[in-house]
Amino acid sequence: MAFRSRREKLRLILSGGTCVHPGSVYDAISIRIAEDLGFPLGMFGGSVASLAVLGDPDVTLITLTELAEQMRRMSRAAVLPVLVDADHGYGNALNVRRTVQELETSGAAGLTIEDTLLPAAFGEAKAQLISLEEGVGKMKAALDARGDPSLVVMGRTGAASMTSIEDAIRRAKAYEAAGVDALFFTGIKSRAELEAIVAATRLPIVLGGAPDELSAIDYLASRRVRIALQGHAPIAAAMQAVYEVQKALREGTLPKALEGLPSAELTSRVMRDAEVRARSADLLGLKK
Ligand SMILES: O=C([O-])CC(=O)C(=O)O
Ligand SMILES: [Mg+2]
Repeated sequence: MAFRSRREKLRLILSGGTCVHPGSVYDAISIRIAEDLGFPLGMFGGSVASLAVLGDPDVTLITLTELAEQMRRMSRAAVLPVLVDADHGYGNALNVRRTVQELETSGAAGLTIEDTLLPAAFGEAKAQLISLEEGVGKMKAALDARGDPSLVVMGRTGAASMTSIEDAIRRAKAYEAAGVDALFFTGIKSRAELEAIVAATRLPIVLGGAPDELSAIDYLASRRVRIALQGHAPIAAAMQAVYEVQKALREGTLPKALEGLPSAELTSRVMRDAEVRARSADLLGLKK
C-alpha cells in the first residue's frame, strides 16, 4: 500500500509520549514547505480547503471530490503524513463510507469525522449536533470503509462549546467504544475540562483550537494530547503576501523592486528543482 508508511508515522505520533503541532497545509506548495521545515505532520483543515479551492468561508460548500483532489495533489507533492478534516463525512453514514474511500485513495494518513450538523440547518444561528446514535453510526461507517487498516480514523466532537463538557465526554466515550483510533475535541476551554476528558477516556487526544491555558506542550503531552492544532496562519499569511505584491504592481512598482519575494534558493527547493534536473539529465539527455 503506497501510503502505509505515512499512516504508520501518524500512528507513531498517536502512540508516542509527546505532543506535536502539525503544519497547516492546503496545497502542493504549502505541504512541501511544511515538510522542508521538519513538521512531523500536516493538518488539512476544512476551512483552508474551502479557502484554497473555492476562496469561500467554511460553510460546507466544498464537495468531497474537490477535497479529495486537493489531498491527492498534496500526496503527490510530498510524503508528509496529513490529517484531513473530513467535516461530517459529506452526508449521512453512507456518505461517510464514500468519504473515507476517497480520502484513503487520495493518500490521507488520517481523517476526522465530526458530529456537527452540516451544512447549517435552516433558521438556526448556532451550530447544532447530530444525535449520539447517528454519530456512532458515522464512526462505524468510517472504520468499516477502510481498505487499509493503517488509515487513522478520528472521532471529533465540538460538543464542549455547543452543549456541555459532559456531553462531549459522553460522545467521546461512545466513539471510543465504536473503535476509532483517536478523539479530536474542539472548544475545550480549560485544564479542568481536559482533565475530565483524560479521566473518562483511554484513546490519544487531539485538540483543535485551545486557549492559552492549554498551550504548554509538555503539559498537553502529560495529559495524553498527542496533536495540538495551532490554527491556519500560513494561508492567511499567503493571502496577505499576494495582496501586497498585487497592490504594489497595480500601483506601478516595477517587478524588480518588489519586496517580500522568496529567494531563488527557496523557490528551487520548494519546486524540488534538483530532482527535476537530475531526472531531466537521465531521461532527456540534458546536462545536470
Ligand atoms: O481541523 C481544523 O484544522 C479546524 C477546522 O475545523 C477547520 O479549519 O476547518
Ligand atoms: Mg473544519
